[in-house]
Amino acid sequence: MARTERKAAEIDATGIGKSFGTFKALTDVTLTIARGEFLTLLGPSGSGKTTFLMVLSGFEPPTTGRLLLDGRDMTDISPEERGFGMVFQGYALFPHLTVEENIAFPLKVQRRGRAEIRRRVAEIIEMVGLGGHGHKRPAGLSGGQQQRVALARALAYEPPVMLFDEPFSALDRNLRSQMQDEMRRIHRETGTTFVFVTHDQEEALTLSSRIAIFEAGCLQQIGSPRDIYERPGNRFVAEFLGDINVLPIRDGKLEGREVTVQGDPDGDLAIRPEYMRIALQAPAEGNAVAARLTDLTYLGGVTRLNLRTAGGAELVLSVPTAELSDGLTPGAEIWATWPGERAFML
Ligand SMILES: Nc1ncnc2c1ncn2[C@@H]1O[C@H](COP(=O)(O)OP(=O)(O)OP(=O)(O)O)[C@@H](O)[C@H]1O
Repeated sequence: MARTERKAAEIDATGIGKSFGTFKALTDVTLTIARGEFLTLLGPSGSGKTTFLMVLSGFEPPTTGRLLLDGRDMTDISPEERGFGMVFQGYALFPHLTVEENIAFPLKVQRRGRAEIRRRVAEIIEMVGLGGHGHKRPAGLSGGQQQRVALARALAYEPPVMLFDEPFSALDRNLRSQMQDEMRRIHRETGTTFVFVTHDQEEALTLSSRIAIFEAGCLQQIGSPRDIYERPGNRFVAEFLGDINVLPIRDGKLEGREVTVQGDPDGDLAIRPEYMRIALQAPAEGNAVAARLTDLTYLGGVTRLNLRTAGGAELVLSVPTAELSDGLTPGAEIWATWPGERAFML
């Protein structure tokens, strides 16, 4: 099948390693990116996300490992032959060309017919929300609009895989969340395989069908946003994805009171802030720990509570404001509670 007719591709990466001199930027990364999936590569700065994206694009050959595209080995195939669409932060547009001409450029390189180019450019301009801007040059567009042109240009020739490296990091918060909504829509409409790099946890949770968490060049965990958030495989993943309460359990007890523990009765029990609640009196049964309220921050629909247990552990709770009584003030002696099935051992 010709490349231009291929809608979405599956990628298999096996044992991918990448060294720069003696420095290992990637170690033994193995994962499958399903056809039409929206996979986000998430991790702190320097964890190897961009390097992995560059290996997928073909611009950086891996030091070890193999890459398959729809089952065919593409490890040694050039970036041009892979023909993936790419959108980077500040991706340069041709300043002397109009929006339409910028988007038409890759189609002209592919020697598509004039009528087809005109039709495709008009279609894609609508898809990315640039209707009415086709005759402008990049300098006459806002940052968000320029990023849409870059996106449109990459989507124009219907690549089997789209690669994104932090495309929205220069945009302000509102624009960024608007672009995220549109990315999801465009992903749905095109059905193409999307691989998206970000270091923003919220962006990853919002966008992806699955998230791959990188740290120090290693793949730590891959799964759906919910899986990764609610069942992190290790402490790094748990802490990287947002606030988490960690409580030391000894012999199945927390500060003298028995609590629900799956597996080892000694270790660290982790609970997300939104799954904890407060009680004004000691609950007769269930998981609970006595604590003093140290701070309370009203955030509208939810209120953030900071607690310190008698044993000195710091807790943060995110509680629907509607569930709290008005009289609650810092200094109150209360209890923190949680359902056993929401807690996991690290
Ligand atoms: N061409 C290169 N030569 C030497 N070292 C490199 C090269 N490219 C990347 N590195 C190193 O590899 C490591 C991973 O870099 P990479 O850009 O993949 O990280 P990242 O997770 O994308 O980080 P960021 O979010 O900051 O972009 C870094 O320590 C970086 O300095």
